[in-house]
Amino acid sequence: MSTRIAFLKGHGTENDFVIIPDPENAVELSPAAVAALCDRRAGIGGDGVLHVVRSAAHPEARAMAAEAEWFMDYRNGDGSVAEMCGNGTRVFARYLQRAGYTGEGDLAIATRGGVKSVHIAKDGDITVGMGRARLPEGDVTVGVGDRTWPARNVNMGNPHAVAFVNDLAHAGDLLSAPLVGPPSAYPDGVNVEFVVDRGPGHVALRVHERGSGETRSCGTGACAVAVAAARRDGAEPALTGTPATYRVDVPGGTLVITERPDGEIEMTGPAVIVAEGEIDTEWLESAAR
Ligand SMILES: N[C@@H](CCC[C@H](N)C(=O)O)C(=O)O
Repeated sequence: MSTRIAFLKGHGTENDFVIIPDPENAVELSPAAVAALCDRRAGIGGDGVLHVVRSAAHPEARAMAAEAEWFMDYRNGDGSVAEMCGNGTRVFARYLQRAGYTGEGDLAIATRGGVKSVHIAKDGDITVGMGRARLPEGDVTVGVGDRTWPARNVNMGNPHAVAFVNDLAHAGDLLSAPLVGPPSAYPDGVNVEFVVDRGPGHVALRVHERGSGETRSCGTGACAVAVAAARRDGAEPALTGTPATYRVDVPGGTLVITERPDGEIEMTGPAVIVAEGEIDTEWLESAAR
């Protein structure tokens, strides 16, 4: 029998998501169902899915329920699970605001990367406390065609390889994943950022995301880039005692990233809900077969 599942569509700097409100965790989202929803021709289309579940109702989030009522069960467009999604966190917060679960001001959201503090400002922008970066030891490289660049291994809950390049066009068409080495540095795959300078404290990136391909923006990627840029520029906040702020232009807009001397990173940017509707479960079941 055909029933309906509610959905919304939203984006943060054009990193776009299918949002499935499911407070009691009643909707089974198999990897194939997620991939079908994210399909841009045969489905709704998106870089990923934001499954909105009460923390108390999800086995992966129950332990965070006292701190954060809502769990962002994030999936990449190919159906794989990721630890964290920065743009997704802002869009998730925007959905909670629109649904009346929260207002302007502060809230906490549980993610696989831990509880994130979020601030919804009056002017519309949303700031997420992204936590601290980890910088695993060891050299890594990123390659496209016959070019190879040294890169920075930055972990923002999820893995990133950040390569500074002379020209974003050198990343090529990004229809397939760049070569990242050594493979032992990223046993679970990696998101790859290509970065150019635009001016003091101002960079631009292109990104190839694990599980989604090239996207128009990546929030964790922008944070990883700001962390790598601060170290390259001799502006590491823990050493200078001064916060480092970078404006990070992405193909879909701009994010502002600040790292404080205690290592805590904040990301600020827009989040927009563009549509809402219903999914035919009969279609979803057959598309996911
Ligand atoms: N677009 C996201 C990151 C989503 C997860 C990533 N593809 C991964 O697999 O780690 C962001 O805004 O951070």
